[in-house]
Amino acid sequence: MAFILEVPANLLLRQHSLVSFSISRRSSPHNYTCVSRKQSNFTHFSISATLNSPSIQSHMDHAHAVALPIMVNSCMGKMGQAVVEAGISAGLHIIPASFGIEKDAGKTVKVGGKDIQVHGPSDRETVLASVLEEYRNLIVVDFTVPNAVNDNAELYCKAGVPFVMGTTGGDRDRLYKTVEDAGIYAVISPQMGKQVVAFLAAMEIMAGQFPGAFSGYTLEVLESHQATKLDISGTAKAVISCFQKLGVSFDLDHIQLIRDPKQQIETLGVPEEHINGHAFHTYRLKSPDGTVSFEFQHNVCGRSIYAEGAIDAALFLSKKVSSQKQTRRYMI
Ligand SMILES: NC(=O)C1=CN([C@@H]2O[C@H](COP(=O)(O)OP(=O)(O)OC[C@H]3O[C@@H](n4cnc5c(N)ncnc54)[C@H](O)[C@@H]3O)[C@@H](O)[C@H]2O)C=CC1
Ligand SMILES: O=C(O)C1=N[C@H](C(=O)O)C[C@H](O)C1
Repeated sequence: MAFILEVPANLLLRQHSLVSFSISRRSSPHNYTCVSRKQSNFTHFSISATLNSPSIQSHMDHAHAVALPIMVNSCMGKMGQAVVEAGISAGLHIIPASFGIEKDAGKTVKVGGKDIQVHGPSDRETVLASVLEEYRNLIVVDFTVPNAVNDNAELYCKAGVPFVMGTTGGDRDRLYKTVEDAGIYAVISPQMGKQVVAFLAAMEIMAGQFPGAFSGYTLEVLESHQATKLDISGTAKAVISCFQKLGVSFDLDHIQLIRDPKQQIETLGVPEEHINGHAFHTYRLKSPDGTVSFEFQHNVCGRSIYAEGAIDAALFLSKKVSSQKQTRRYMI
């Protein structure tokens, strides 16, 4: 059976008794709770933001984190490096091996003071097998590129290793089916920043409770990212799907993609130091007669919000795997 933690997704607040995991920024009051919902023929877990004060759970999380081995693919990328650094800060054991492109194969890179060897696509299977041989409780965190999503997920499933898939794009339906068929624990989300996930969860609640509430409204969507981003924002697509459930008609081709640094600085106010790593999203709704308007915005500079979320997702997965051994099941 598949255990896919798909965020954003509907909330089933009644099931709050299920496992929760704390975020690593200890000063924050937010915790995330795993809930389940039945969709098509398999279950997705969704994340909801709850307000909990730091508790004994935090200490348990920390203790649990100490020896957890994490393989980060790809440690050559911006997200991969941020995840390695967040993992080291959280006390996790970062495996000194990572997937990369063929051109980088054989290189050793230093990330967060740790030497990590890069392995090209042709070595992926043997490398993963030998890492797994050594670290039975391995969790993989994947932030690569959209066209690697499906092949990588298939490999993780074949090897039987739980994974966090932060990489956007690829064939998402194929991805879910791969995980479902393999019965692997996985967290799959285009958005690992938990505060943004909470916003998405709120959007899903609104869409679920008030379908059609914005019928006839027009929607304008603008997203700005670093020029190297290869695809349309997966987060924007998820938010748009909520607006569609709320009755708004919108074609993804109409998303305004901003990738020009000059425009980002001058028009959007992206700080210059974050030109190479930011995610600004604006959604504007207008009523048919133009008398009512709404605007939603989430602007992120840097990578730490996603990296910390990805590490918490890895800890969460690890707990799921452990609880399965105690026949603790969340599947219907
Ligand atoms: N879920 C989330 O919260 C977030 C998701 N992302 C997504 O993560 C992905 C990576 O983003 P960045 O790190 O900013 O991109 P990046 O371009 O900095 O890094 C991607 C890395 O993947 C490597 N790569 C390319 N093909 C590969 C392959 N076949 N196997 C292994 N490695 C390969 C590249 O050499 C590069 O180092 C994107 O899809 C992005 O949209 C980014 C930020 C947050
Ligand atoms: O590539 C990025 O940078 C980001 N990608 C994710 C997406 O496509 O939604 C999340 C965030 O927008 C940053």
